[in-house]
Amino acid sequence: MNKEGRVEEEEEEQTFEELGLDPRLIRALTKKTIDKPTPIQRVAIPLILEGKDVVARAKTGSGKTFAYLLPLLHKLFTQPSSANNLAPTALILVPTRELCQQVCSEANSLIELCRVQLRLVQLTSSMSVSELRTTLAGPPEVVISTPACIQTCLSNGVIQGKAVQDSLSILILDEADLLLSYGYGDDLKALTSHVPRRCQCLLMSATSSSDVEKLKKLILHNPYILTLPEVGETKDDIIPKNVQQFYISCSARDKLVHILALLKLELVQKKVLIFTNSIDMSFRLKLFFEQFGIKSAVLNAELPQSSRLHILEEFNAGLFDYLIATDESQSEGKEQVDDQNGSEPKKSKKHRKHKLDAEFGVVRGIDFKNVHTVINYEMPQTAAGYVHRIGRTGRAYNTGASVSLVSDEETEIFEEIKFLLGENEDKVSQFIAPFPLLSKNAVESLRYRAEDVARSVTKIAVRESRAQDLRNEILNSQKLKAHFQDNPKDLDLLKHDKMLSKKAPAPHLRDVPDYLLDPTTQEASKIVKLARAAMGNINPSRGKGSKGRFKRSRDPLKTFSAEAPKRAGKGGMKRKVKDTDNGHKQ
Ligand SMILES: Nc1ncnc2c1ncn2[C@@H]1O[C@H](COP(=O)(O)OP(=O)(O)OP(=O)(O)O)[C@@H](O)[C@H]1O
Repeated sequence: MNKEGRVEEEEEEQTFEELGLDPRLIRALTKKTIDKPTPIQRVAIPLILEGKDVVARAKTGSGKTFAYLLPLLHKLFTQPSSANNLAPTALILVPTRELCQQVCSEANSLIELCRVQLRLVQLTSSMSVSELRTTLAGPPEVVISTPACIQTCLSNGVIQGKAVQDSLSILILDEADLLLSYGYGDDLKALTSHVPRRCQCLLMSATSSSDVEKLKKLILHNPYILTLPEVGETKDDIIPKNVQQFYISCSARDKLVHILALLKLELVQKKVLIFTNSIDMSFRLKLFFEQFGIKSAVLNAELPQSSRLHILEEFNAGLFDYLIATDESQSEGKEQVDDQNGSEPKKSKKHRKHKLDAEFGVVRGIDFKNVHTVINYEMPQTAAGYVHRIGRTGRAYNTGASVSLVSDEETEIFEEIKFLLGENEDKVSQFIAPFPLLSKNAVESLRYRAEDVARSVTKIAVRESRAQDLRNEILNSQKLKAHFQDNPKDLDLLKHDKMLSKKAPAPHLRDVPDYLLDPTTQEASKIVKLARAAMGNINPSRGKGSKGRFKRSRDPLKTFSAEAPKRAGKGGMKRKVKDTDNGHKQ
């Protein structure tokens, strides 16, 4: 292979055995029902095993974490670290604490399944110097952390630069395109002066940006550059192909009734991840949903870290179906962190935030499990932000859908997104279509109730609930921390989707009476339920061809139109939709 090559996505039936991985790892993967490598894993694993420096650029959800974790663990299993080491053998740097936790639990679960003695720890900025010292005693073979926290360790003498020079064999920068924009540039520069030349360096990223180039120059020596076709050199294939994208045009005011219709009439598959651009909007949505008996949880940078991790764990474990996440990278009119044009972000996130946790991030890298639908309640401010949001579904070999609610004020960014995704000369997007299952009648049937409830969700109610939630979570976070240290698997202790509103939902709002629903919507909802049942019958994570996929021909989003089933014709819904179509069936 050339030093710079595009990874082809043809289905090569290559196995993990053929990649030369330790049999214990392969058995562990089998137990996790992972049976064949993804394209980036196929190419990256052998190169990393050979000791090459690698830059891997592959779309979001393509399995980059295992692409570096598997060869790393293989090396540590087969070439144990020297007993004289005073610092870790491997260092994995990530931009957020959420990612730190995620990578740590992925790696530890593999190590557990392999029954190998290997210590892998995470260090976060919330730890005191003495906690950092205790965690690093030994030292552990692998440390996962943020660059800022490693810098704290170096500047406080918790890790000696000389020890790093003597011990470090592998340095991995995950979500590399984000590290600089999170304000870690100086921390990384300080670290690189201690990284020995013999150290193997890996750089994983979902996009190619000027930041990745800078890091490449800073850290890598003559690396192999692996690029998956989706990474954005051609506009046509930027988005994961297994995510079906839809939009609904409506006024900003009408977004509440539209999202209510989507959820209450069950026109989208659960689990659902809803993105907003502000914390207040998340609480407004939560309070609104509560009055209709829809339970949801909110996730944002204001919450204590242990609560955030717990919310993610609960959501991933399927304890609730609706999670409203505030995409902080979109607030304050901020430049999107992974600016594809190469311009510098105006202000690093780290210096911009005060009360919010600078190391929080849910849009990038977080592997929300089994999310079937991503809803953009508010549109992101950049097209790249859109790509990362919808990348929270359709991960690895799974399928997913996204529905974006687009108001007039968001037309400009929507046009940008469509342009990024690719449209033909007639401005017809081949990638994003009007949502076919929601009819105007269905929306109107809920309008009176929705508007009535929306009026009761006042600014004061939102502010009070937000403060109350924060107080609860701070109280809980101490309990959580202590409890989960002892019982990491005990997820059900504290529920995050509990009611915040003082007013219990009125019984008549909980259920939508049949007389309010037109037959077309009832039919649409029935089909979505059937599809879900079909997906449930197939074990979503077991065996070939059964990973939560259902045939296109049976996919209601492909074959059903709330407006005119006949017009959908034999081939089902047409993906090519005129730009003038407002995505809302009259
Ligand atoms: N070979 C595989 N077969 C099936 N599933 C896999 C495979 N490799 C990884 N996965 C699963 O795919 C999901 C996405 O993987 P991962 O989080 O590594 O993606 P990513 O490329 O790092 O995405 P992002 O850029 O968003 O961080 C995870 O749930 C992971 O367990």
